[in-house]
Amino acid sequence: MSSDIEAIMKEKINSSQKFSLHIDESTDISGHAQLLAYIRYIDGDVIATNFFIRDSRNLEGQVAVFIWPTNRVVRLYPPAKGSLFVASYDSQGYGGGSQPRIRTGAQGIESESKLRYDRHITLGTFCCPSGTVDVPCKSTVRRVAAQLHRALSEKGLALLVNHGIPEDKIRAVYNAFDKFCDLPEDARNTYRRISPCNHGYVSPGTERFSREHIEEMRHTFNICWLDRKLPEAEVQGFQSVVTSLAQDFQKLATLLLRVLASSLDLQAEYFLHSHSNMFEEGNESCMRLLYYPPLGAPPTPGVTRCGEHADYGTFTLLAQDCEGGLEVQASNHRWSRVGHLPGSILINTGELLASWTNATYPALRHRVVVPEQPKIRSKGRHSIAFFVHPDNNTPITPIQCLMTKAEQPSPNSCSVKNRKSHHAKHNTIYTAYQHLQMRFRETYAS
Ligand SMILES: O=C(O)CCC(=O)C(=O)O
Ligand SMILES: [Fe+2]
Repeated sequence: MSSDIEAIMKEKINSSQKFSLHIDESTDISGHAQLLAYIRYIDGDVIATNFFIRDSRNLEGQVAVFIWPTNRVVRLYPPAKGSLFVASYDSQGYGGGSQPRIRTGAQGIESESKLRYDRHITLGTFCCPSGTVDVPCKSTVRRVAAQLHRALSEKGLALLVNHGIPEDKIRAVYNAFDKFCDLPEDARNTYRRISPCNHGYVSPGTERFSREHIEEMRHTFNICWLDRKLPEAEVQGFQSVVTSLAQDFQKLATLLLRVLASSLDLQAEYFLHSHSNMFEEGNESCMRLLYYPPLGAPPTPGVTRCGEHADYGTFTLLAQDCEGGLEVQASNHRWSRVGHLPGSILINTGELLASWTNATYPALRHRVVVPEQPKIRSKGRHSIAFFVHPDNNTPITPIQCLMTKAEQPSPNSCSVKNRKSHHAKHNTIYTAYQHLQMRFRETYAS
Protein backbone atom coordinates (compact mmCIF):
# COMPACT_ATOMS: atom_id res chain seq x y z
CA MET A 1 0.00 0.00 0.00
CA SER A 2 1.41 3.44 -0.81
CA SER A 3 2.44 5.46 2.22
CA ASP A 4 -0.09 8.25 1.75
CA ILE A 5 -2.98 5.81 1.45
CA GLU A 6 -1.68 3.97 4.49
CA ALA A 7 -1.58 7.28 6.39
CA ILE A 8 -5.18 8.06 5.41
CA MET A 9 -6.35 4.60 6.47
CA LYS A 10 -4.59 4.98 9.82
CA GLU A 11 -6.12 8.40 10.39
CA LYS A 12 -9.60 7.11 9.57
CA ILE A 13 -9.23 4.09 11.81
CA ASN A 14 -7.82 6.16 14.66
CA SER A 15 -10.71 8.56 14.60
CA SER A 16 -13.28 5.76 14.35
CA GLN A 17 -15.05 4.75 17.53
CA LYS A 18 -14.78 1.09 16.49
CA PHE A 19 -13.25 -0.77 13.60
CA SER A 20 -12.89 -4.30 12.31
CA LEU A 21 -10.23 -6.05 10.32
CA HIS A 22 -10.86 -9.27 8.47
CA ILE A 23 -8.10 -11.15 6.70
CA ASP A 24 -8.82 -14.10 4.46
CA GLU A 25 -7.35 -15.99 1.55
CA SER A 26 -8.93 -17.40 -1.54
CA THR A 27 -8.01 -18.35 -5.09
CA ASP A 28 -8.83 -16.47 -8.25
CA ILE A 29 -10.16 -17.93 -11.48
CA SER A 30 -6.68 -18.90 -12.61
CA GLY A 31 -6.04 -20.77 -9.35
CA HIS A 32 -3.64 -18.23 -7.82
CA ALA A 33 -3.82 -17.53 -4.12
CA GLN A 34 -5.15 -14.08 -3.22
CA LEU A 35 -4.92 -12.35 0.10
CA LEU A 36 -8.06 -10.44 1.03
CA ALA A 37 -8.35 -7.76 3.69
CA TYR A 38 -11.48 -5.91 4.72
CA ILE A 39 -11.19 -2.88 6.93
CA ARG A 40 -14.39 -1.35 8.28
CA TYR A 41 -14.68 1.78 10.34
CA ILE A 42 -17.15 4.50 11.15
CA ASP A 43 -16.66 7.56 8.97
CA GLY A 44 -19.11 10.30 9.90
CA ASP A 45 -22.51 8.67 9.67
CA VAL A 46 -21.58 5.73 7.50
CA ILE A 47 -19.78 2.47 7.98
CA ALA A 48 -17.04 2.64 5.41
CA THR A 49 -15.59 -0.56 4.07
CA ASN A 50 -12.33 -0.78 2.21
CA PHE A 51 -11.38 -3.98 0.54
CA PHE A 52 -7.79 -4.73 -0.38
CA ILE A 53 -6.79 -7.65 -2.53
CA ARG A 54 -3.33 -8.88 -3.35
CA ASP A 55 -1.75 -11.75 -5.12
CA SER A 56 -0.15 -13.52 -2.20
CA ARG A 57 2.58 -15.09 -4.35
CA ASN A 58 4.52 -11.88 -4.63
CA LEU A 59 3.37 -9.28 -2.17
CA GLU A 60 6.25 -6.94 -2.86
CA GLY A 61 5.65 -6.50 -6.56
CA GLN A 62 1.88 -6.10 -6.55
CA VAL A 63 -0.27 -3.05 -6.73
CA ALA A 64 -3.07 -3.01 -4.17
CA VAL A 65 -6.50 -2.44 -5.62
CA PHE A 66 -9.37 -1.03 -3.63
CA ILE A 67 -12.78 -2.42 -4.09
CA TRP A 68 -16.04 -1.93 -2.34
CA PRO A 69 -17.38 -5.35 -1.54
CA THR A 70 -20.91 -4.49 -2.51
CA ASN A 71 -19.71 -3.97 -6.03
CA ARG A 72 -18.54 -6.30 -8.68
CA VAL A 73 -15.06 -7.38 -7.75
CA VAL A 74 -12.74 -6.70 -10.59
CA ARG A 75 -9.07 -6.30 -10.55
CA LEU A 76 -6.76 -4.50 -12.89
CA TYR A 77 -3.43 -6.24 -12.73
CA PRO A 78 -0.29 -4.17 -12.32
CA PRO A 79 -0.11 -2.53 -15.71
CA ALA A 80 2.56 -4.18 -17.77
CA LYS A 81 3.98 -1.78 -20.33
CA GLY A 82 1.78 -1.64 -23.36
CA SER A 83 -0.94 -3.89 -22.07
CA LEU A 84 -3.98 -3.63 -19.91
CA PHE A 85 -5.50 -6.58 -18.27
CA VAL A 86 -8.61 -6.81 -16.20
CA ALA A 87 -9.40 -9.99 -14.31
CA SER A 88 -12.88 -10.55 -13.07
CA TYR A 89 -13.59 -12.40 -9.88
CA ASP A 90 -17.29 -12.63 -10.53
CA SER A 91 -17.22 -16.36 -10.96
CA GLN A 92 -15.80 -16.70 -7.48
CA GLY A 93 -19.04 -15.36 -6.12
CA TYR A 94 -17.62 -12.29 -4.42
CA GLY A 95 -19.06 -9.64 -6.67
CA GLY A 96 -22.74 -8.92 -6.30
CA GLY A 97 -22.92 -11.95 -4.03
CA SER A 98 -23.65 -11.92 -0.38
CA GLN A 99 -22.02 -9.32 1.85
CA PRO A 100 -18.82 -10.71 3.27
CA ARG A 101 -19.36 -11.75 6.84
CA ILE A 102 -17.18 -9.36 8.74
CA ARG A 103 -18.62 -9.24 12.16
CA THR A 104 -15.35 -9.50 14.05
CA GLY A 105 -14.87 -6.52 16.27
CA ALA A 106 -17.96 -4.76 14.97
CA GLN A 107 -20.44 -6.53 17.16
CA GLY A 108 -20.64 -3.75 19.68
CA ILE A 109 -21.99 -1.19 17.25
CA GLU A 110 -25.60 -1.02 18.40
CA SER A 111 -26.54 1.77 16.08
CA GLU A 112 -25.33 -0.12 13.02
CA SER A 113 -28.81 -0.40 11.57
CA LYS A 114 -29.13 3.37 11.59
CA LEU A 115 -25.92 3.81 9.66
CA ARG A 116 -25.94 3.83 5.92
CA TYR A 117 -23.56 1.76 3.87
CA ASP A 118 -21.70 3.44 1.09
CA ARG A 119 -23.00 1.23 -1.62
CA HIS A 120 -24.12 3.59 -4.29
CA ILE A 121 -21.05 3.58 -6.46
CA THR A 122 -20.35 1.00 -9.06
CA LEU A 123 -16.69 0.43 -9.42
CA GLY A 124 -14.99 1.22 -12.66
CA THR A 125 -11.60 -0.31 -13.14
CA PHE A 126 -9.13 1.60 -15.05
CA CYS A 127 -5.98 1.99 -16.98
CA CYS A 128 -2.71 3.78 -16.80
CA PRO A 129 -2.22 7.23 -18.33
CA SER A 130 1.30 7.68 -17.04
CA GLY A 131 2.36 4.41 -18.55
CA THR A 132 2.75 3.83 -22.22
CA VAL A 133 -0.79 2.73 -22.92
CA ASP A 134 -2.45 5.18 -25.27
CA VAL A 135 -4.60 2.71 -27.09
CA PRO A 136 -5.55 -0.21 -24.86
CA CYS A 137 -6.48 -3.47 -26.46
CA LYS A 138 -10.03 -3.79 -27.73
CA SER A 139 -11.15 -6.46 -25.31
CA THR A 140 -10.08 -4.34 -22.34
CA VAL A 141 -11.86 -1.31 -23.72
CA ARG A 142 -15.01 -3.39 -24.15
CA ARG A 143 -14.84 -4.79 -20.64
CA VAL A 144 -14.28 -1.44 -18.98
CA ALA A 145 -16.91 0.08 -21.30
CA ALA A 146 -19.50 -2.40 -20.05
CA GLN A 147 -18.77 -1.42 -16.45
CA LEU A 148 -18.84 2.25 -17.27
CA HIS A 149 -22.11 1.89 -19.15
CA ARG A 150 -23.75 0.32 -16.16
CA ALA A 151 -22.35 2.86 -13.72
CA LEU A 152 -23.11 5.96 -15.79
CA SER A 153 -26.57 4.91 -16.92
CA GLU A 154 -27.66 3.81 -13.45
CA LYS A 155 -25.84 6.29 -11.23
CA GLY A 156 -24.18 8.95 -13.37
CA LEU A 157 -20.83 8.26 -11.74
CA ALA A 158 -18.13 5.66 -11.17
CA LEU A 159 -14.96 5.49 -9.17
CA LEU A 160 -11.85 4.81 -11.16
CA VAL A 161 -9.02 2.91 -9.57
CA ASN A 162 -5.62 2.12 -11.02
CA HIS A 163 -6.08 5.17 -13.23
CA GLY A 164 -2.35 5.82 -13.14
CA ILE A 165 -2.37 9.44 -11.90
CA PRO A 166 0.06 9.47 -8.98
CA GLU A 167 -1.33 10.72 -5.68
CA ASP A 168 1.75 12.87 -5.12
CA LYS A 169 1.04 14.91 -8.26
CA ILE A 170 -2.43 15.65 -6.91
CA ARG A 171 -1.04 16.54 -3.52
CA ALA A 172 1.56 18.86 -5.09
CA VAL A 173 -1.25 20.79 -6.79
CA TYR A 174 -3.23 21.02 -3.53
CA ASN A 175 -0.11 22.47 -1.88
CA ALA A 176 0.55 24.95 -4.66
CA PHE A 177 -3.04 26.16 -4.52
CA ASP A 178 -2.86 26.48 -0.72
CA LYS A 179 0.08 28.83 -1.18
CA PHE A 180 -1.88 30.84 -3.73
CA CYS A 181 -4.89 31.11 -1.39
CA ASP A 182 -2.56 32.39 1.35
CA LEU A 183 -1.53 35.39 -0.81
CA PRO A 184 -3.06 38.78 0.00
CA GLU A 185 -6.37 39.43 -1.73
CA ASP A 186 -4.88 42.00 -4.11
CA ALA A 187 -2.27 39.54 -5.34
CA ARG A 188 -4.91 36.84 -5.85
CA ASN A 189 -7.13 39.23 -7.73
CA THR A 190 -4.39 39.94 -10.26
CA TYR A 191 -5.32 36.53 -11.62
CA ARG A 192 -9.07 36.85 -11.37
CA ARG A 193 -11.39 35.37 -13.97
CA ILE A 194 -12.73 37.98 -16.40
CA SER A 195 -15.80 36.94 -18.42
CA PRO A 196 -16.31 35.67 -21.05
CA CYS A 197 -12.93 34.00 -20.65
CA ASN A 198 -13.15 31.20 -18.08
CA HIS A 199 -9.47 31.12 -17.09
CA GLY A 200 -8.55 32.59 -13.71
CA TYR A 201 -9.18 32.91 -10.00
CA VAL A 202 -12.65 33.18 -8.46
CA SER A 203 -12.87 34.32 -4.84
CA PRO A 204 -15.28 32.84 -2.24
CA GLY A 205 -18.90 33.91 -2.68
CA THR A 206 -18.49 35.10 -6.30
CA GLU A 207 -19.71 32.08 -8.18
CA ARG A 208 -23.10 30.58 -7.47
CA PHE A 209 -24.51 27.26 -8.65
CA SER A 210 -27.47 27.32 -6.34
CA ARG A 211 -30.54 29.19 -7.52
CA GLU A 212 -31.36 30.11 -3.93
CA HIS A 213 -29.65 33.00 -2.26
CA ILE A 214 -26.88 31.01 -0.66
CA GLU A 215 -23.25 32.05 -0.44
CA GLU A 216 -20.85 29.41 -1.70
CA MET A 217 -17.58 29.55 0.15
CA ARG A 218 -14.70 28.33 -1.97
CA HIS A 219 -11.60 29.54 -3.71
CA THR A 220 -11.33 28.28 -7.27
CA PHE A 221 -8.79 28.66 -10.03
CA ASN A 222 -9.96 27.64 -13.49
CA ILE A 223 -6.97 26.61 -15.54
CA CYS A 224 -7.74 26.80 -19.25
CA TRP A 225 -4.24 27.72 -20.41
CA LEU A 226 -1.05 26.05 -19.31
CA ASP A 227 1.32 28.66 -20.71
CA ARG A 228 0.03 32.02 -19.46
CA LYS A 229 -1.60 33.85 -16.58
CA LEU A 230 -0.48 31.42 -13.91
CA PRO A 231 0.91 32.70 -10.57
CA GLU A 232 4.39 31.34 -11.12
CA ALA A 233 6.07 34.52 -9.82
CA GLU A 234 4.16 34.32 -6.52
CA VAL A 235 4.14 30.53 -6.08
CA GLN A 236 7.28 28.96 -7.39
CA GLY A 237 6.66 25.70 -9.22
CA PHE A 238 2.93 26.37 -9.71
CA GLN A 239 3.09 26.07 -13.48
CA SER A 240 5.05 22.84 -13.59
CA VAL A 241 2.91 20.91 -11.06
CA VAL A 242 -0.31 22.13 -12.64
CA THR A 243 0.85 21.37 -16.18
CA SER A 244 2.03 17.90 -15.31
CA LEU A 245 -1.27 16.99 -13.64
CA ALA A 246 -3.38 18.54 -16.40
CA GLN A 247 -1.50 16.47 -18.97
CA ASP A 248 -2.17 13.27 -17.02
CA PHE A 249 -5.85 14.15 -16.72
CA GLN A 250 -6.00 14.89 -20.41
CA LYS A 251 -4.53 11.51 -21.22
CA LEU A 252 -6.98 9.80 -18.91
CA ALA A 253 -9.84 11.75 -20.48
CA THR A 254 -8.73 10.67 -23.94
CA LEU A 255 -8.78 7.02 -22.90
CA LEU A 256 -12.19 7.49 -21.36
CA LEU A 257 -13.59 9.10 -24.50
CA ARG A 258 -12.60 5.96 -26.34
CA VAL A 259 -14.17 3.75 -23.68
CA LEU A 260 -17.30 5.91 -23.73
CA ALA A 261 -17.73 5.42 -27.48
CA SER A 262 -17.39 1.67 -27.02
CA SER A 263 -19.94 1.75 -24.20
CA LEU A 264 -22.49 3.15 -26.65
CA ASP A 265 -21.50 0.84 -29.51
CA LEU A 266 -20.08 3.75 -31.49
CA GLN A 267 -16.85 3.86 -33.48
CA ALA A 268 -13.80 4.17 -31.22
CA GLU A 269 -12.99 7.68 -32.48
CA TYR A 270 -16.53 9.01 -32.22
CA PHE A 271 -15.98 11.33 -29.26
CA LEU A 272 -12.27 11.87 -29.89
CA HIS A 273 -13.05 13.78 -33.09
CA SER A 274 -15.12 16.30 -31.19
CA HIS A 275 -12.57 16.69 -28.36
CA SER A 276 -9.46 17.23 -30.42
CA ASN A 277 -8.47 20.67 -29.08
CA MET A 278 -8.36 20.24 -25.31
CA PHE A 279 -6.21 23.04 -23.77
CA GLU A 280 -5.99 24.74 -27.14
CA GLU A 281 -7.91 27.50 -28.85
CA GLY A 282 -11.46 26.39 -29.60
CA ASN A 283 -12.09 24.12 -26.63
CA GLU A 284 -13.19 25.10 -23.12
CA SER A 285 -11.96 22.04 -21.21
CA CYS A 286 -10.45 23.17 -17.96
CA MET A 287 -8.82 21.94 -14.78
CA ARG A 288 -10.32 23.63 -11.76
CA LEU A 289 -8.52 23.82 -8.42
CA LEU A 290 -10.85 24.11 -5.43
CA TYR A 291 -10.21 24.95 -1.82
CA TYR A 292 -13.05 25.20 0.66
CA PRO A 293 -11.80 27.10 3.71
CA PRO A 294 -12.54 25.83 7.23
CA LEU A 295 -15.86 26.95 8.65
CA GLY A 296 -16.24 27.62 12.34
CA ALA A 297 -19.07 26.41 14.54
CA PRO A 298 -21.95 26.99 14.65
CA PRO A 299 -22.83 26.66 10.94
CA THR A 300 -23.79 30.00 9.40
CA PRO A 301 -27.24 29.93 7.79
CA GLY A 302 -27.17 30.78 4.10
CA VAL A 303 -23.63 29.47 3.59
CA THR A 304 -22.65 26.31 1.80
CA ARG A 305 -19.56 24.94 0.10
CA CYS A 306 -20.92 24.18 -3.36
CA GLY A 307 -24.55 24.52 -4.41
CA GLU A 308 -26.51 21.84 -6.21
CA HIS A 309 -25.76 21.62 -9.94
CA ALA A 310 -24.86 19.35 -12.83
CA ASP A 311 -21.61 19.97 -14.69
CA TYR A 312 -21.98 21.51 -18.11
CA GLY A 313 -19.78 19.46 -20.39
CA THR A 314 -19.16 15.86 -21.44
CA PHE A 315 -17.86 14.48 -18.17
CA THR A 316 -15.82 15.53 -15.17
CA LEU A 317 -12.94 13.77 -13.46
CA LEU A 318 -12.72 14.64 -9.78
CA ALA A 319 -9.91 14.09 -7.31
CA GLN A 320 -10.79 14.90 -3.72
CA ASP A 321 -9.04 14.76 -0.37
CA CYS A 322 -10.46 12.74 2.52
CA GLU A 323 -12.48 15.56 4.14
CA GLY A 324 -15.77 14.55 2.54
CA GLY A 325 -18.92 16.60 1.92
CA LEU A 326 -19.61 15.60 -1.69
CA GLU A 327 -23.18 14.41 -2.24
CA VAL A 328 -24.95 13.14 -5.34
CA GLN A 329 -28.61 13.00 -6.25
CA ALA A 330 -30.17 9.70 -7.29
CA SER A 331 -33.02 9.41 -9.81
CA ASN A 332 -35.47 9.31 -6.89
CA HIS A 333 -34.14 12.79 -5.96
CA ARG A 334 -32.60 11.57 -2.72
CA TRP A 335 -29.16 12.84 -1.84
CA SER A 336 -26.48 10.47 -0.78
CA ARG A 337 -22.99 10.97 0.32
CA VAL A 338 -20.01 9.86 -1.77
CA GLY A 339 -17.66 7.93 0.43
CA HIS A 340 -13.97 8.48 0.16
CA LEU A 341 -12.11 5.72 -1.58
CA PRO A 342 -8.42 6.54 -1.15
CA GLY A 343 -6.60 7.11 -4.40
CA SER A 344 -9.67 6.86 -6.61
CA ILE A 345 -10.85 9.41 -9.16
CA LEU A 346 -14.52 9.97 -9.67
CA ILE A 347 -16.02 10.34 -13.12
CA ASN A 348 -19.43 11.97 -13.44
CA THR A 349 -21.63 12.76 -16.39
CA GLY A 350 -22.26 16.30 -17.62
CA GLU A 351 -25.16 18.02 -19.36
CA LEU A 352 -23.77 17.81 -22.87
CA LEU A 353 -23.22 14.07 -22.59
CA ALA A 354 -26.81 13.74 -21.38
CA SER A 355 -28.03 15.67 -24.42
CA TRP A 356 -25.78 13.74 -26.77
CA THR A 357 -26.89 10.37 -25.46
CA ASN A 358 -30.55 11.34 -25.21
CA ALA A 359 -30.26 10.87 -21.44
CA THR A 360 -28.90 7.33 -21.68
CA TYR A 361 -26.28 8.87 -19.41
CA PRO A 362 -28.20 11.46 -17.40
CA ALA A 363 -26.26 14.42 -16.01
CA LEU A 364 -25.40 13.87 -12.36
CA ARG A 365 -26.58 16.53 -9.93
CA HIS A 366 -24.21 17.02 -7.04
CA ARG A 367 -23.21 19.44 -4.29
CA VAL A 368 -20.70 19.85 -1.49
CA VAL A 369 -22.29 20.35 1.91
CA VAL A 370 -20.82 21.83 5.08
CA PRO A 371 -19.94 18.88 7.31
CA GLU A 372 -22.08 18.62 10.42
CA GLN A 373 -19.32 17.52 12.76
CA PRO A 374 -17.42 20.58 14.11
CA LYS A 375 -14.14 18.68 13.93
CA ILE A 376 -14.50 18.07 10.20
CA ARG A 377 -16.05 21.45 9.48
CA SER A 378 -13.04 23.15 10.96
CA LYS A 379 -10.82 21.61 8.30
CA GLY A 380 -10.45 22.84 4.73
CA ARG A 381 -11.38 20.63 1.77
CA HIS A 382 -9.34 20.30 -1.41
CA SER A 383 -10.51 18.96 -4.73
CA ILE A 384 -9.52 19.16 -8.38
CA ALA A 385 -12.12 18.90 -11.13
CA PHE A 386 -11.09 18.26 -14.70
CA PHE A 387 -13.98 19.34 -16.93
CA VAL A 388 -13.97 17.65 -20.32
CA HIS A 389 -15.74 19.77 -22.94
CA PRO A 390 -16.28 19.17 -26.63
CA ASP A 391 -14.66 21.54 -29.13
CA ASN A 392 -16.58 24.80 -29.19
CA ASN A 393 -18.18 24.44 -32.58
CA THR A 394 -19.52 20.92 -31.94
CA PRO A 395 -23.28 20.80 -32.53
CA ILE A 396 -24.83 18.83 -29.70
CA THR A 397 -27.55 16.74 -31.22
CA PRO A 398 -28.58 13.39 -29.78
CA ILE A 399 -26.86 10.46 -31.39
CA GLN A 400 -29.47 9.05 -33.72
CA CYS A 401 -29.11 5.43 -32.74
CA LEU A 402 -29.95 6.39 -29.16
CA MET A 403 -33.22 8.00 -30.16
CA THR A 404 -36.53 6.32 -30.71
CA LYS A 405 -37.90 6.45 -34.26
CA ALA A 406 -40.42 9.09 -33.28
CA GLU A 407 -37.69 11.32 -31.89
CA GLN A 408 -35.41 11.18 -34.89
CA PRO A 409 -35.18 14.57 -36.58
CA SER A 410 -36.03 15.08 -40.19
CA PRO A 411 -32.96 15.16 -42.45
CA ASN A 412 -31.17 18.56 -42.53
CA SER A 413 -32.64 19.63 -39.22
CA CYS A 414 -29.96 20.77 -36.81
CA SER A 415 -32.05 21.78 -33.87
CA VAL A 416 -33.07 19.07 -31.52
CA LYS A 417 -35.95 18.19 -29.31
CA ASN A 418 -34.50 16.98 -26.11
CA ARG A 419 -36.70 14.69 -24.12
CA LYS A 420 -35.39 14.79 -20.58
CA SER A 421 -32.59 17.29 -20.47
CA HIS A 422 -32.53 20.71 -18.90
CA HIS A 423 -33.03 22.12 -22.37
CA ALA A 424 -36.55 20.80 -22.58
CA LYS A 425 -37.83 24.33 -22.00
CA HIS A 426 -35.85 25.84 -24.84
CA ASN A 427 -35.83 22.76 -27.05
CA THR A 428 -32.75 23.75 -28.96
CA ILE A 429 -29.06 23.18 -28.59
CA TYR A 430 -26.71 24.70 -31.09
CA THR A 431 -23.07 24.31 -30.17
CA ALA A 432 -21.08 23.26 -27.13
CA TYR A 433 -19.76 26.82 -26.79
CA GLN A 434 -23.21 28.40 -26.79
CA HIS A 435 -24.40 26.00 -24.12
CA LEU A 436 -21.40 26.71 -21.95
CA GLN A 437 -21.64 30.48 -22.25
CA MET A 438 -25.30 30.33 -21.29
CA ARG A 439 -24.39 28.36 -18.15
CA PHE A 440 -21.50 30.69 -17.28
CA ARG A 441 -23.83 33.69 -17.51
CA GLU A 442 -26.14 32.02 -14.98
CA THR A 443 -23.33 30.90 -12.66
CA TYR A 444 -21.54 34.23 -12.51
CA ALA A 445 -24.57 36.51 -12.47
CA SER A 446 -24.53 38.28 -9.13
O1 LIG B 1 -15.32 20.08 -4.86
C1 LIG B 1 -15.99 19.17 -5.29
O2 LIG B 1 -15.89 18.05 -4.87
C2 LIG B 1 -17.01 19.41 -6.39
C3 LIG B 1 -16.80 20.65 -7.18
C4 LIG B 1 -17.78 20.77 -8.29
O3 LIG B 1 -18.73 20.06 -8.35
C5 LIG B 1 -17.58 21.75 -9.37
O4 LIG B 1 -16.73 22.64 -9.24
O5 LIG B 1 -18.28 21.66 -10.39
FE1 LIG C 1 -19.58 20.04 -10.32
